[in-house]
Amino acid sequence: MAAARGLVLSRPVTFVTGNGKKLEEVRAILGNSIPFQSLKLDLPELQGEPEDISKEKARMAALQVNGPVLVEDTCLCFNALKGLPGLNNLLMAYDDKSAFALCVFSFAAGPDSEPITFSGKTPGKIVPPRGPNDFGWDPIFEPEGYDQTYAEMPKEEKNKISHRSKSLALVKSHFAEAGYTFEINNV
Ligand SMILES: O=c1nc[nH]c2c1ncn2[C@H]1C[C@H](O)[C@@H](COP(=O)(O)OP(=O)(O)OP(=O)(O)O)O1
Ligand SMILES: [Mg+2]
Repeated sequence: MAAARGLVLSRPVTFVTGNGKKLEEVRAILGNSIPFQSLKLDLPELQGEPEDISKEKARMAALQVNGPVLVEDTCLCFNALKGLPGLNNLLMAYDDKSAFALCVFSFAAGPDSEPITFSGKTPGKIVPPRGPNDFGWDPIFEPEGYDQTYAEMPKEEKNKISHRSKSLALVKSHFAEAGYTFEINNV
């Protein structure tokens, strides 16, 4: 057994998602900072508060993977609906088009560990769609302080200011502080 600097994980982290676009962004944002594998699983769409949904996804993923997992749940939340995630058409009836993009990552060290959540939020407003239509609601979300929608921005620009990058910055600090090490079974 190696002398552990921090908590020992059974193996490297698996990022579980059914969404290839999320995976692309997570790869670009994390770079080499946290080594991870990915697994494409369609986790059930749950109802409730984003933090609770994210934790529940982590529990289900950790059970399936039987090891350490990262998952995330993302929503576009409308201030006119008191922060509720909602349908764009519903917003037509309100003057207040302000919104925020919320990304909640959860990390579970294994199937028996309570997941920890990390939330990142980017404020903005809902606009008529502009830009490529290849990732969810990116064309209708214009972040505060920008005149482009997420969809119109170069990827690197979105990844600098996005809800996802803010949440991942917290994940990174957590990993740096926890100093996770990995069990090596084959030595
Ligand atoms: O940065 C984003 N920009 C635009 N749209 C986005 C973004 N991030 C998630 N989305 C969309 C995908 C899905 O329609 C919903 C989130 O649902 P959410 O359950 O978190 O994602 P998902 O089901 O696609 O993948 P997963 O397997 O990780 O649950 O918002
Ligand atoms: Mg989902």
